[in-house]
Amino acid sequence: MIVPAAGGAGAALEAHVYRVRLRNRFRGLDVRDGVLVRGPAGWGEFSPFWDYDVAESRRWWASAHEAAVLGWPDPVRGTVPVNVTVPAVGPERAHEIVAASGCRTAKVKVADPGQAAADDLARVEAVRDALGPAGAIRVDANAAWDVDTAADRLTALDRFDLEYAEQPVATVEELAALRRRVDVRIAADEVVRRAPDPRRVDLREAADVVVLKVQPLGGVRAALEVAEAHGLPCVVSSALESSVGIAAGVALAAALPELPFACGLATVALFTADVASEPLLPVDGALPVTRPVPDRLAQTAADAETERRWRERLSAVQAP
Ligand SMILES: O=C(O)CCC(=O)c1ccccc1C(=O)O
Ligand SMILES: [Mg+2]
Repeated sequence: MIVPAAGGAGAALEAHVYRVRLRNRFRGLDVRDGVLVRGPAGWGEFSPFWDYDVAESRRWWASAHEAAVLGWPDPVRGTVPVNVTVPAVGPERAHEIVAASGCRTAKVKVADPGQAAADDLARVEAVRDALGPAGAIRVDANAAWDVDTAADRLTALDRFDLEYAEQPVATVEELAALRRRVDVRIAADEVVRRAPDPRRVDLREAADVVVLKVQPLGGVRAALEVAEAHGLPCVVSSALESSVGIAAGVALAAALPELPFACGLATVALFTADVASEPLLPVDGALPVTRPVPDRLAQTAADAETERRWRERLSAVQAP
């Protein structure tokens, strides 16, 4: 398939739709799909989740367009330390995922639908056991708790020593109220990336760390502006992309002036297959600053109906 470069302007871009199964359910997903576009600067990924509407998906397209047409700012480091991502699985599986990863930092999903407090505790306990006392553990509740529940659950989970809690509650006001009540550092994710202007969210009382995701923020340059606007320590995290999309996250992490925490960019490990025969997977807890070539497009190609739906989405986001 061929798509116009930008609202009909410029050269056309070659586009391929991929679809891969996940090893464990993540964010309610069992499969991940998206479009890879090739332009003069290389490959870009456009893969807004299906619950994102056209307006919200435009920043995701800006990110793909930047990767394919403009390219990225120069890196200031050659490798990016990453965390292993642990879905809402049982403790045995959590232990296995962390032990196999080679990472010294783990991010554990908590508060997933159907998970009780005891399930989250058992999962985090297993992760602490797999990492040992020197490892770092962060949890991500994806805005699922109210302030009282978050205060209780985080205090209990902090028995296993938390590095921070990512988006434990939904709003800026709730984050600030919670932050006054617990010792655990607070990281802002959804409240930033789903804001109309992510630079203008007032995080001063609400967060200690900002999570940056390239596609939802509209590209590497846009994400660097978000980092600068907040002046807080940043963690780059994926939106569960193929190696092509992860490379954009790596470019952002490599370009940030400071990178005090491991990044959530090891998520190709959650896929059963990737678009590249040399996927962006961590070696000894870090990713190299490289752009994988998607040489497995045929093996990961989506079915005709999925391709049709992506073609529709692409033309919708490109319409003026
Ligand atoms: O940060 C990580 O370790 C992995 C990425 C991740 O958790 C994620 C991936 C897709 C959509 C949302 C999120 C999230 O951080 O909430
Ligand atoms: Mg998050």
